[in-house]
Amino acid sequence: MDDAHLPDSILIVDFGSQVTQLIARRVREAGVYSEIAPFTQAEEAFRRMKPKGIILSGSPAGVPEEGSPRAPEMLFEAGVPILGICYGQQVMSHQLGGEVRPGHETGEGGEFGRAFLTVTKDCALFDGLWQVGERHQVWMSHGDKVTKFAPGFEIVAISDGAPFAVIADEERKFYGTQFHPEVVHTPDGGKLIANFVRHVCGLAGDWTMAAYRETKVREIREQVGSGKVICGLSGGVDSSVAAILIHEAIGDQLTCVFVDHGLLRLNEREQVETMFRDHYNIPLVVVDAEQLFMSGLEGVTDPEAKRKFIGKTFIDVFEAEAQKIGGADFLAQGTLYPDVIESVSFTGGPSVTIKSHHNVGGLPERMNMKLVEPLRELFKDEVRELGRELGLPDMFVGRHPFPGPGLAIRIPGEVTKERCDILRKADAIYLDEIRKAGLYDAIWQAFAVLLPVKTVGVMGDYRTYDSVCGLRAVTSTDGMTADVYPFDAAFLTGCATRIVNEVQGINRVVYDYTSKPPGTIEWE
Ligand SMILES: Nc1ncnc2c1ncn2[C@@H]1O[C@H](COP(=O)(O)OP(=O)(O)OP(=O)(O)O)[C@@H](O)[C@H]1O
Ligand SMILES: O=c1[nH]c(=O)c2[nH+]cn([C@@H]3O[C@H](COP(=O)(O)O)[C@@H](O)[C@H]3O)c2[nH]1
Ligand SMILES: NC(=O)CC[C@H](N)C(=O)O
Ligand SMILES: [Mg+2]
Repeated sequence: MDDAHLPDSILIVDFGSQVTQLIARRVREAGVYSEIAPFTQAEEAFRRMKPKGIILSGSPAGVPEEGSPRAPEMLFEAGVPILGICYGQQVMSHQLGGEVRPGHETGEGGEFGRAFLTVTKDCALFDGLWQVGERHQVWMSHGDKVTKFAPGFEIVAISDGAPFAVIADEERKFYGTQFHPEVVHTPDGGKLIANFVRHVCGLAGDWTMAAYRETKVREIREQVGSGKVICGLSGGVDSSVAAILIHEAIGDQLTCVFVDHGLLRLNEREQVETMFRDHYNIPLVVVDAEQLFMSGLEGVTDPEAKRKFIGKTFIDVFEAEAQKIGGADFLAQGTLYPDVIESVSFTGGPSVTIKSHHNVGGLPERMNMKLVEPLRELFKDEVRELGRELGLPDMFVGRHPFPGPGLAIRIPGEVTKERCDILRKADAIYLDEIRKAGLYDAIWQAFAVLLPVKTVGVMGDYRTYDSVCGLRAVTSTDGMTADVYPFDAAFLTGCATRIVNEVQGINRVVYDYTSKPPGTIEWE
């Protein structure tokens, strides 16, 4: 982005916390634009953005560990307010002359989860929110702690496990919290962050999704230039929003490609085609790649192996389509932040890969096209808001998510066409029942899985020996955590009866009562 367009902003320095993006999200909710830069690129980002404030994230690393990350020194001398969160507080204290010690040395251990702090002094962060003497719930996740604060700081709140729960240097406008204000389990956390970016940093709070749209359109134009872009379009919310946004930016330099890999839901291909062609005037290529995907999945049972094969084959198909339109320089995808955080490990850090989302961790190592991913920092509900901002019809915006690898990760064990056909029927009945009951919009995602388990049943005096079908439905806001949807028993019984009666190959139905965590939403 060139300087003339830069909005007033906050720079978030990432030390590899799993929840860094939540900081960005809370800042956006306060109506302020922010960018996240890994600590290794923070200085460069600072010079480019000229931010009005800095937030230092948490980290899986520990300040006392050798080689653990540090903030660029220049940030502390730049004359802008700083908020250090957890590791951010610790590293700031350490770099400015305080002391941080590992929990095992202080003999006090850490604090994980819910904690309570007591406000001991007024502080700009607490303006209009917390008074001296009050106790407030916060969320902690630390083993190490600050044992001596740096010159200029004072303690403004304490907790049992962290005598330096909040520290402040009002003169320099440097603040540190041992707890995480960015997570929802700190009920006032969003307001504390809003206080920092608006009162302390003095930003107006007039940043909106409309502004986000403008920024992204400009960024896409700058990235793509006069190049051609292929966009993987699934008909899902993310890729539809990405396609509309990119089309707004570069018009007919964009071609959308919908891949039918044989792992789609019942009638999905026809529905997506009609839905898209009826509403948009963007070139859409539909590729029939069922044979390619299904033959490659033969004999593959390991979930990660399925995901990697599918990720790579998607790219093969996109590259082949790019050839047909005379070459494309860019591949656009509707990748969201949760896809990214679950798929990749923080470079050099110990954050772990949960599963390789086909569009991130499942991508082949070498790709000919460069990626355009305008939604990479957003959460699902924010993408929906952006979709509404772009005028996307409700039938796109409100669709349940459907994973790129499709039914392949809902059929544990080997995936065959026959098993896909069975699952497609069961899934369609389940969703039909959900729609008829008026529950579709109350549920975040619902689907059926086909288990590699056969059980005995009796139907019309015959013995049956068929597969088990699992039903899943969850509520969530961003897919990062999820609760089980509490259907009543009559509803589930109705679904089970219909599925067993109408789908040959299934003679038993079970409901999945696992939240995320400890489960994930998909079964593989
Ligand atoms: N069948 C498909 N054809 C082409 N591209 C696809 C297909 N399935 C997935 N993709 C690509 O992979 C990306 C990630 O898929 P994902 O399912 O997370 O997003 P989505 O399908 O756009 O939205 P939703 O999460 O609501 O289903 C998509 O944004 C799209 O670019
Ligand atoms: O496009 C996608 N490619 C994938 O490889 C993938 N894996 C999971 N999902 C979707 O992500 C959300 C969280 O799913 P999990 O709890 O199973 O990780 C849920 O909405 C899942 O459907 C995927 N989407
Ligand atoms: N969440 C964090 O930032 C933790 C910081 C550091 N690893 C600690 O245990 O204290
Ligand atoms: Mg999808």
